[in-house]
Amino acid sequence: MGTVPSALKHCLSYQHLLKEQLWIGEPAAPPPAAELHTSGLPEYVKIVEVGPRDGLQNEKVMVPTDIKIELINRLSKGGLSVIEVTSFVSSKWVPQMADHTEVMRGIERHPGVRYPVLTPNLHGFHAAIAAGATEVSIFGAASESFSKMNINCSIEESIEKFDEVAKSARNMCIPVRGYVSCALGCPYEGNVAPAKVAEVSKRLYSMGCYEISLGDTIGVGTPGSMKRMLEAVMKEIPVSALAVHCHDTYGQALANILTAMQMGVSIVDSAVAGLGGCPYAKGASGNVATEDVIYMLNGLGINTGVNLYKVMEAGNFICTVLNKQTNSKVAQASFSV
Ligand SMILES: CC(C)(COP(=O)([O-])OP(=O)([O-])OC[C@H]1O[C@@H](n2cnc3c(N)ncnc32)[C@H](O)[C@@H]1OP(=O)([O-])[O-])[C@@H](O)C(=O)NCCC(=O)NCCSC(=O)C[C@@](C)(O)CC(=O)[O-]
Repeated sequence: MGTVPSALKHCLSYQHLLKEQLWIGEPAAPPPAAELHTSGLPEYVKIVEVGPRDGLQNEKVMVPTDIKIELINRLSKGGLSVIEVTSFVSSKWVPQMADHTEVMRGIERHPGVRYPVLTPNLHGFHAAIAAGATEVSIFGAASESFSKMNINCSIEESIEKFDEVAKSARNMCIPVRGYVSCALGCPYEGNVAPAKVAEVSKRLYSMGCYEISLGDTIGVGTPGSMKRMLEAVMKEIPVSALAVHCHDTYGQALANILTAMQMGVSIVDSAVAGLGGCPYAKGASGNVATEDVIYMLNGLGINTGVNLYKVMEAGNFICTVLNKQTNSKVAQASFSV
């Protein structure tokens, strides 16, 4: 027998590893419905994969377009129902997303998978639609300073721009998702009042956003601040329309997500391999890793429809290309065996 190339060896050991490590295998059988009810946990959680956009936007080295497309195609095969693909923002502000049109046009569209993109204004919205987007997200903030740093306008001005996007989208039957950044803290202003998060969320929801994603942009939240913030927002918006978007800077993301789920939230944003960070939020580290969220949900017997193996393989693919270590604890533990 000839020598096995190291890449193949790695591949073989990876397959072996996946077979051996039963605890990262099939999801646990769901607990009896009554048990989930008393715990307050949802039976199904929708994962919104933001890796190709939020994950890659902050990478210093330009990621080739074909690699982005390959990553998205691999994620599509993993059972994710929503994959945020790119953003139609200024390439002067976020050079990594300059190939938005090529990425949007190049990906395979899998039935049952939605591929939203970020659009901060009408300019971005029209470009996104021309590139074939069928769902968009507008992204506001609960902090004035962050809004100015991120999208170069005040919260009030941003609401006007988002309203224009929402109206055009409605006319074209394009669903719009809304983000509220700095929901648990701002890199420039520090603490953010839950009432302010609730106010901005309500305005986005009132203009027609079908879902509001509450962003812990710099990952400073704790289960305590998550609970207080959600209590305020849930007075204005049904919990079924709320998502949480946690960065893991202080290692609190999974605990924060569990807290949110115990309060009835059933939509979680995450990024493969824990990639990510906002270029306009100093100190923001990666998003919570999709692999780690799935692992936790599998262990709780909560259905996601996502195949952990396939997401891990996609994470391994992008980390190899980027020549960086995964931020997923689950992938780290599995690969180090
Ligand atoms: C919002 C803008 C565009 C305003 O940028 P601006 O400079 O204020 O825009 P403007 O309206 O004054 O126009 C200036 C120039 O930009 C162009 N322009 C205007 N709009 C667009 C557009 N959509 N796409 C491409 N070009 C655009 C426009 O055509 C013009 O071109 P020029 O005449 O000089 O050649 C800019 O500030 C920007 O691109 N910011 C980047 C924001 C961003 O992508 N941030 C990261 C994502 S947010 C995030 O990560 C947080 C989140 C969502 O994940 C949740 C969380 O973690 O909390």
